[in-house]
Amino acid sequence: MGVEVVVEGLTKSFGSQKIWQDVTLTLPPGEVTALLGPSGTGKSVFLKSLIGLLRPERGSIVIDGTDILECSSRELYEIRKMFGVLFQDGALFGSMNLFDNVAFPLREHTKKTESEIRNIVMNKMELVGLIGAENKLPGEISGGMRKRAGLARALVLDPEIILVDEPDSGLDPVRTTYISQLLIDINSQIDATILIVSHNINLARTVPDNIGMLFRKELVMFGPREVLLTSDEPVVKQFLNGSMLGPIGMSEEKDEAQMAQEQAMVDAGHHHGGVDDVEGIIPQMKATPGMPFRQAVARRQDRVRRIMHTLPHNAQVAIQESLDTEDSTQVIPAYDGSGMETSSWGRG
Ligand SMILES: Nc1ncnc2c1ncn2[C@@H]1O[C@H](COP(=O)(O)OP(=O)(O)OP(=O)(O)O)[C@@H](O)[C@H]1O
Repeated sequence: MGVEVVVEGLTKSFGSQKIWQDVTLTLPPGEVTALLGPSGTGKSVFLKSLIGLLRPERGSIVIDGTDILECSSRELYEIRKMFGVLFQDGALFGSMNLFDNVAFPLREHTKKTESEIRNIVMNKMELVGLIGAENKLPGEISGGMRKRAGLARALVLDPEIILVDEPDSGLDPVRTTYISQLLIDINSQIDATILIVSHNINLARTVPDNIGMLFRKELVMFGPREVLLTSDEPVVKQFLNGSMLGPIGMSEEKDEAQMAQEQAMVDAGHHHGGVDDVEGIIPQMKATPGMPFRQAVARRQDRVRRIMHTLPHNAQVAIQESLDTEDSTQVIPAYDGSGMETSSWGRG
């Protein structure tokens, strides 16, 4: 099972520019969490802080019992080996074919033989549906394939924590759904702790077990998905509906006058641009048929039962409904596999 990540009182600035302050959250082991927030709220900075690439000035990040802000560089090096990171563009080396890109961490960080490396690489390529594309260069494949190659590379060292920076960037909505499905399937296969940074509403509503949201330099909310998906907090509601109506503006937060003006325009019939009929809980994605049981589901059920009394009323109702309808076995939707760039997904 993936490891727990406990963040407490974390504050990060660049010079006089405060990015966020006093961020406290726990990524439950083996569960999938999404960190949302408008552009520029510091989601990528948070992700880079977790892996020790950036150093917050206050707070702690305890990973598997070690505070990475206090530990030695040797310990940090060891902790980093637990991570697999998928950067926005896959961060592949343009001059290497996909095989060599995926093999790179194994050649750098292990003493494995080339035949062991080949086995591992081909296994991960199969996992992400890239068998047959090993000899292609990153420039010769689609953005979706680059993401999947980046994911394969993130998986080769058997990570216990996977960080994913905007898996949807540059992808159409259908490919975004496929990469979302892949993340859920990977969670069911390796039970790693996964943190996804995104501002994609569909992904936020359907993929994670837990959701957090950054805004106004703070973590405005964090908890089981039902907490944010049923929230009446204006910024959370606005974000999850992609509406112009609310505190989030084009470049920075709005003042009262602008909010009142926009409300008046909407009252007069102007469309606010959001998907206003999407309210409440949409069922969470399940692992693809044939995948192992996603252990995070049962663990999360136990966990939310324990903390239920601390959650807002609407979230309690939504959780109770889902507990009533779900048993611990996964109900798997019909799946015809049509119309996708996945003839080679090869899930065996
Ligand atoms: N190394 C750095 N030095 C100085 N400022 C930085 C650095 N990295 C990020 N920033 C600043 O931190 C702020 C947050 O950036 P970040 O990329 O984390 O936002 P984000 O929420 O991930 O945005 P987006 O959704 O658009 O990717 C921005 O104002 C950015 O300019």
